[in-house]
Order: sequence, then structure tokens, then C-alpha cells
Amino acid sequence: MMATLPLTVGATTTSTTWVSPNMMELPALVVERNAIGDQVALSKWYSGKAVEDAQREKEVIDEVRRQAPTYGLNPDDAERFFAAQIESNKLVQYALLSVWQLQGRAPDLPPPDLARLRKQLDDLQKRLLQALASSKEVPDSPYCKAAIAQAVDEAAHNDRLDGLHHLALMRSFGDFCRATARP
Ligand SMILES: O=C(O)C(=O)C[C@]1(C(=O)O)C=C[C@@H](O)C=C1
Repeated sequence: MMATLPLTVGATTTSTTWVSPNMMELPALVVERNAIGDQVALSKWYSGKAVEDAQREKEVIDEVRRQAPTYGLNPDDAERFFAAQIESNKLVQYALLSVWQLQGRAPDLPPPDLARLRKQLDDLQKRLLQALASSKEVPDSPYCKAAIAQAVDEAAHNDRLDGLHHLALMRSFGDFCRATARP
């Protein structure tokens, strides 16, 4: 049997608080984005459409890069952040679709309209860019990884996320911090 590392989610072992209240906006918006992923998955359950849509991903990233300077963001940084958001959205979708397959049914809800959901994602994108700009110094901070881990934990707790959405939130911030050794 392969050894696995213990994942004790919710158990904060550091006594220092790195998260400032204004830093919580970004994870809260990411939670919203991933929640739209649930709806997107349901639309794809009904339509049979593939989770991954390379053309749409390109459109999202192109638009993010175009808008980034308006928010004082470097287009490469904005792209990196949104590429992670797309990956985490796909993680949510693949997992839900797989569970629904096993159960032989999805939640008993009418098929959501993918075009309407994409419009919601586009609207959220502006708020995410704004929040990303407000947290611009965080990735370069030597405390970034500790702060992000705490912010993710707090957001998961505040929004009562289940295991999947908590994991997706962790994925969303996977490469948020720039490489720095532990202080
Ligand atoms: O728009 C979709 O079809 C989605 O599934 C959403 C999304 C995204 O996160 O923006 C995720 C996966 C697709 O490859 C394209 C875009």
C-alpha cells in the first residue's frame, strides 16, 4: 500500500496570523467562481459536452490579459492566476460528473444555461481582477504561503465548503505565491 501524507484540514497548527481581513476578498470570490463550476457541470451533464473547452479557455485568458493593465496588473500574472482558476473549475466539474455517473443521477434541477453561466463568470472576472490587484503585494511576501494557507482555511470554514470545494480552493491558490524559501 502506498503511504499518504495526512491532510488534517481545518486544524491550524501555526499560532501566527498572517491574514488581514482585506485579503479575504480574493478567496471568497474564488469560492463563488468554483460554485458556478457546479452549475456548469450540471449543464454538461445534460448536454454531454466535454468539461474542457480549449476555445473558451483561450477567450477567457485573452480577455484577462487584455483587461489586466486596466487594474494595474501584469498580464502574465493575471493569466497565471486565471489559468489556476480554470484548472480548479475543471477539477470541480470532473469530480461532480464522476459522482453523478456513479449515482446514476445528478441533482434534480433543470438544465442550467451554459451561456448564462459564462456571462456570470465574465462578470465575476472583473471583481476577481480588482481583488487580485488589491492583493498585489502578497505573492512576493515571504509569508505568502502561510497567509494563503490560512486564508483558504478561513474561507473554507466561512463558506462551509465540502471536501471537494475545499480542495478546489487549495488548487486555485496553488501557484499564487512566488517562490521564496521559508523565512
Ligand atoms: O465555460 C466552460 O465551459 C467552463 O467549463 C468554465 C471554464 C472556466 O473555468 O472558465 C472551465 C473549463 C473549460 O475548459 C472552459 C472554461
